Amino acid sequence: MIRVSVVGATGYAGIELVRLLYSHPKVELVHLVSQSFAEQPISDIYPNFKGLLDKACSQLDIDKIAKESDVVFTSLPHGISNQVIPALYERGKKVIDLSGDFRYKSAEVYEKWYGIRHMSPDMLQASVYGLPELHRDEIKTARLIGNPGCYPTCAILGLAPLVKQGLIDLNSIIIDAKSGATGAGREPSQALHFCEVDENIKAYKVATHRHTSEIEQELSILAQREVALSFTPHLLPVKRGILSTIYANLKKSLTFGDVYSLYSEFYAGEPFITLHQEGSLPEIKHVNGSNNCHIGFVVDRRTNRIIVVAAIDNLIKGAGGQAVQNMNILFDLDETTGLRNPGWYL
Ligand SMILES: NC(=O)C1=CN([C@@H]2O[C@H](COP(=O)(O)OP(=O)(O)OC[C@H]3O[C@@H](n4cnc5c(N)ncnc54)[C@H](OP(=O)(O)O)[C@@H]3O)[C@@H](O)[C@H]2O)C=CC1
Ligand SMILES: CC(=O)N[C@@H](CCC(=O)OP(=O)(O)O)C(=O)O
Repeated sequence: MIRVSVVGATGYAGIELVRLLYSHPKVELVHLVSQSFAEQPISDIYPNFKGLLDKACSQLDIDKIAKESDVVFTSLPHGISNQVIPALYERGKKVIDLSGDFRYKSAEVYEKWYGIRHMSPDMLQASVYGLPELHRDEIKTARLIGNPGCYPTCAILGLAPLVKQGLIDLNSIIIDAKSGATGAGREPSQALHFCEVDENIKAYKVATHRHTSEIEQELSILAQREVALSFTPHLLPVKRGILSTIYANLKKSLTFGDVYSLYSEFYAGEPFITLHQEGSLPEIKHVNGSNNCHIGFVVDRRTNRIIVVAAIDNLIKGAGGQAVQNMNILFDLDETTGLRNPGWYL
């Protein structure tokens, strides 16, 4: 069994990760760390665990966690993760971080977009961007994984084949993305109050959202040149799910069949990518509760633009599920272990 600890187990991403790990056949949950709820059973905080996982949360004790775990997941706010992880890493642990702290190649880019100093910039060289569909071989041998952001997972997977093959004008990319409110975490705020979110849709952080830089980093690697794009997130009056509608100008005329063949080849054998046939497009209902990413597209011959629609569950493929997928790769397990779940439609 793999001995697993979760630091930040009580947040929305953390508890969804705990839920997936609880059902994972090769995992023993060792420590669930929380500073606000130390000594309280996790099932008091999230009663859906009652009678199933009544384990008490504990304070962060790096030595004990390092000694008793094979892998540690950190699901802490950005800026906090990079203060906790170096001590775990120095003790030889494998670490999968769900925050933005170890997703970047460059500390300067992180500091510019996050507006805070990176506390362990030297470790960015050691970290691997944990998107298995693009970086599986690097993940296999990594000790520190920066698990991708929710919006970036959806957008990068939606665009990767087109960018890699040089089929779109890289100056023309527009990502119009929409997320459920769990994407913002459990910390209450006025903007996330029921009365502000319900029966409403709003754009936020237009042209300034930090995930822009994460998407640009990965697409630039694929394109082998700098990519700058427009990314507009929206908050939806639903709990979970991300739907991204992505626009780009085609460099040459393509049919739906050309694009479908390209994506089929690029994602051949990928267990969590599903392509939609012509006339069908992804919806958040198709992916919520699963680790799947659904992708569909329309070639608009009138404007010579391609419109890609991609959907994921922000808490699963966008966070905890992808983190478990990365753990499976790190420990040489079948990548789908603990993740073979069609999700819930209703
Ligand atoms: N929600 C989502 O859809 C996604 C989230 N993420 C990322 O995952 C991470 C967790 O997000 P999420 O679960 O949504 O956030 P929450 O606000 O719901 O949870 C944050 C967690 O961090 C702990 N925490 C908060 N402040 C501190 C602190 N100063 N020191 C130590 N622990 C602290 C809290 O634990 P306690 O108070 O119990 O100690 C809590 O368990 C973030 O980096 C987020 O950006 C990534 C992808 C998707
Ligand atoms: C709806 C909502 O507020 N979403 C969050 C997504 C945050 C998130 O998950 O960020 P990381 O993946 O980078 O940690 C936001 O826009 O900030």
